[in-house]
Amino acid sequence: MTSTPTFDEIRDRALAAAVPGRYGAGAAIACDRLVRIFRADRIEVQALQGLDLVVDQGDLVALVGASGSGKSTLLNILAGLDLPSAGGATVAGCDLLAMTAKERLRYRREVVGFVWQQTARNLLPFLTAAQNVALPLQLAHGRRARRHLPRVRELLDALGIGDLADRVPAELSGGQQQRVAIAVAMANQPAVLLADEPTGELDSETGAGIFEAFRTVNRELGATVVIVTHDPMVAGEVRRTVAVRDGRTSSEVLRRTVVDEHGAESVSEREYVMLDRTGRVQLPAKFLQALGMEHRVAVDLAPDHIEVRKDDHDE
Ligand SMILES: Nc1ncnc2c1ncn2[C@@H]1O[C@H](COP(=O)(O)OP(=O)(O)OP(=O)(O)O)[C@@H](O)[C@H]1O
Repeated sequence: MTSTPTFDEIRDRALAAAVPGRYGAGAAIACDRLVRIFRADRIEVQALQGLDLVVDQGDLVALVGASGSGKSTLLNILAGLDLPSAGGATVAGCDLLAMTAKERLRYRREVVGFVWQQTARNLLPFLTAAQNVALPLQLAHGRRARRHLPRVRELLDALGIGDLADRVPAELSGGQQQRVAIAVAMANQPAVLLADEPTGELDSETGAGIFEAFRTVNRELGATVVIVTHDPMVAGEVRRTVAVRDGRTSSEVLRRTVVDEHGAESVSEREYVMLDRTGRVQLPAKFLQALGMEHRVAVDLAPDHIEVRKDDHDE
């Protein structure tokens, strides 16, 4: 005989049924219809126009898109440096819209790390590499920072610059400075590392080394990494590349390594378009142009796919 459920059990079941897996629950980053409007000289710019993005923990993602598409605006919001005009954003369980000023400061110091494009912006010029990496530890732990200082050496070693610990930035190359910047950003073991064009000022060979450093941080230190980049080489090497277009995520390329029957490895690539929660998709412009589709298309449901055809109403 089944026992009659108590009031509390009924309430718990109803609550569980009402929230069928909150959007992005458990993800490292969840952006829910993010909007950011800038107003300058009575002109409004909608930098983000309802952007959705979910990044899983431990992912390494490249964000690409034309100039002005909203990539830096998104990164600044995720870094806790800016607030959206509407929508929601959660990073490592922190609701970016609900934080007090004090929580926001702690968030920027401990939950996210940030690497800027301009190497000079990442480091204090009068401190050595080791002192630069120690600084965020001192800001976060105050007088108790001493016990965390071994991490400085560990990080510099992990990033292959242990022997440069006592040099000031002016004595380091651009690539070496960016490695120190990554160590600074990782000092407080952030859950998420954000980087805005981190290889933009470097030649391609040095850029490749920096990208490898991000992979190390992702693989060995367990950080979720999001890199905004124009660098096609970087975008080509990550598992997931998300394209931002007109303030929204528009398409993604997912890559995976496949091994054939002879044991030979190759990378397979597949392009996806985003499907929002109202069922809207943004088809790739090159597909629409190739078939001369505009304004309206015919859609039909097939057993296992949806067909999208040129408007045939007048034929
Ligand atoms: N503080 C601001 N005030 C007014 N408009 C802004 C501000 N910041 C960004 N914008 C505008 O918002 C839009 C998106 O800018 P954003 O810098 O996010 O683009 P982006 O994709 O990072 O471009 P880029 O690749 O050139 O860095 C642009 O039209 C930009 O001019």
